[in-house]
Amino acid sequence: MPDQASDRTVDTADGVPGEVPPAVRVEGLWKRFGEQIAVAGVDLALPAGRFIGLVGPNGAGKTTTLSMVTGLLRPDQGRIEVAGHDVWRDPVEVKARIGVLPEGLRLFERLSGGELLSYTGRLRGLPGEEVDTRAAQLLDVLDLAGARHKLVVDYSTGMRKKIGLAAALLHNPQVLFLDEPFEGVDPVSAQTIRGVLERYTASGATVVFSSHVMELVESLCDWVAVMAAGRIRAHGPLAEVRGSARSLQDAFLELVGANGRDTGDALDWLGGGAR
Ligand SMILES: Nc1ncnc2c1ncn2[C@@H]1O[C@H](COP(=O)(O)OP(=O)(O)OP(=O)(O)O)[C@@H](O)[C@H]1O
Repeated sequence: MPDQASDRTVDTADGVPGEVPPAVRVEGLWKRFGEQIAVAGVDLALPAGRFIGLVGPNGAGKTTTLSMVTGLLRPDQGRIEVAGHDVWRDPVEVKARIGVLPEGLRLFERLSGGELLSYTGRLRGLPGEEVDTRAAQLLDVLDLAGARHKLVVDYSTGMRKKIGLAAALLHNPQVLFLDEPFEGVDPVSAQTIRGVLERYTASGATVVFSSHVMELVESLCDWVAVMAAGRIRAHGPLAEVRGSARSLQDAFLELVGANGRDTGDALDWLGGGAR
């Protein structure tokens, strides 16, 4: 059972020999789609036990990177380790230790929420009784208990995110990867998800999540990586990446070179007064 190690004390991304390895180590990662270079030589070490935000503008390469890191997309080049295991040479070891909530998650639509969790837990090799206990608790905490018999196809966008999150957490993974977990989620549910994730990282587990919402990243994460045009522009503890900027949003705009960008004279036809 890949339950979490009790003492993860590493405080730096690189760690100390003999101690817990970084949650994720990426070296020389590349991915092209035809002429399009989506990921252009990413090197990254994400420390264990942190709440980590991967941020970047549209098309920066976040989803492509997370897909390669979680073993869903084969890199053209590069090496990826999760919790000390090579993602592409040792996929079974890695998959037992990770939970993934991908973008555009496909779920088994004709199962109810409860059935989906039972099925996922058994696929993960958990004993039936344990699955039932954990599933009931997760459904309860995520405010889905009333919808446990409803088919997933009839779930709302936010409910789908929450059941996807429950399925990703059921086996108590060491590292949880979430692609835009708060998109389409109402503020109450967002607060609930946040509480679950904070509790999870407080116990030593690692969350890596991608988002465009800087306020959210700033309030949740203690470590961030900023990506633009397929490369990592900055990474490190939140305060370090923010530097002297007023907010992470300002630092981000500076880093991705978007500060001061406006529409100029373009769109001068737009608006009620210009007829
Ligand atoms: N399957 C694919 N085929 C062709 N191009 C792709 C494919 N997947 C991604 N790309 C391209 O790779 C680049 C990076 O895309 P990616 O989805 O990783 O960015 P992102 O940072 O997740 O963006 P967003 O924040 O908009 O979701 C984009 O230019 C995108 O068009």
